[in-house]
Amino acid sequence: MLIRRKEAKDYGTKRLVEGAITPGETCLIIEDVVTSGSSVLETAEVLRREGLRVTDAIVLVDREQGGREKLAAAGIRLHSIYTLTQILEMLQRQGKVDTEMVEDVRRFIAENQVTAPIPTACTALSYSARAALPVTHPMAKRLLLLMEKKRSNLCVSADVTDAAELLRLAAELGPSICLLKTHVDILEDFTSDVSSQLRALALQHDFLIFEDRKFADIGNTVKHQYQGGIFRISSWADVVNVHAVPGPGVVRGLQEVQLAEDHPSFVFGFIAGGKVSEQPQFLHLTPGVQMQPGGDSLGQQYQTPHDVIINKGSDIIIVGRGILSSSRRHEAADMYRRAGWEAYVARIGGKE
Ligand SMILES: O=C(O)c1cc(=O)[nH]c(=O)n1[C@@H]1O[C@H](COP(=O)(O)O)[C@@H](O)[C@H]1O
Repeated sequence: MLIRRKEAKDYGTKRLVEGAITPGETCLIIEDVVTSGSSVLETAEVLRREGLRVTDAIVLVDREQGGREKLAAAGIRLHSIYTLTQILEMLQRQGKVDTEMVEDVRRFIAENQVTAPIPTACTALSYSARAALPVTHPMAKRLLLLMEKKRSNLCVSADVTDAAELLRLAAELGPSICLLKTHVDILEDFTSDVSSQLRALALQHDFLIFEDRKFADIGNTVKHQYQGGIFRISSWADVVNVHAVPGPGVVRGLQEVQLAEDHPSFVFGFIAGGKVSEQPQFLHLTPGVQMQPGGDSLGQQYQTPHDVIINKGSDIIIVGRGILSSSRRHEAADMYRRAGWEAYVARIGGKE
């Protein structure tokens, strides 16, 4: 159980919330009365800052003045034991209040409604605003800030089989990208020197390295795959991914989102065709991007940067062959960088 203080004490823990907090856990808010919902919202804000999920609040009395709608706009379901209408009806039945009083109270409620705020979709927030959220993972913060600095939401998928070619790509395209995505197991000549050189290039050009390993085994095996073997991925990759449970079921898909949102200390985003979480601290990265929609002969489907960033609400475009097959890779990368960035700027309302 947690208790929220109205003000932090100036001694002791100096915290606004007292009790044992495990980030990622879900916390139910219990209140006596809800009028405008502001008090529950303030509590939710404090709890969310501590990394807790807040989805529901329970109150003894809902005075029905708009608090329920205001909380719903902030992603909180309100459950009340009684509404003011129910209490009025009970009192009237028992003969404790007369019809005139009931009408007076009803009129007061109708005339004193708070209006629910128009919710700010997380797609309307800038990358830097999302980086500033206290619940945003440190790696996501770093990525969001460098995206803003480099004006790039482009991740290049470096699907090449030759180490020298991979390093050339990283050096050439480094200035245009926020992430370099690797499939290190397709390199025919990987050595630990390749990963050291890649790290040096990431530092020089300020991008993160994302090894697209799609871990999909039991924890013990995954641990070895991540740390050991020939690739020693954990020693050089900033970001890795795990496989979502395969299968078409929407419910299972939603469970996957739930699973990720329940582990905010490890998970900061999703590889997906579009946005799957409304929580602004999570990033969405979308592969299968080219300037023209379409596909390849092996089942790949392409969307445009505009589709991905504006229509699907994703944050980062992942482009492979759209850039790699160009004879002028640098120019192609910059074209995708500009397209992705312009779509983002339009999405947030044109203000950078
Ligand atoms: O995890 C991925 O990155 C991924 C997931 C997915 O559903 N589809 C997909 O294409 N990818 C990867 O994104 C890249 C797409 O490359 P291009 O089709 O050449 O742009 C490849 O490295 C794929 O492995």
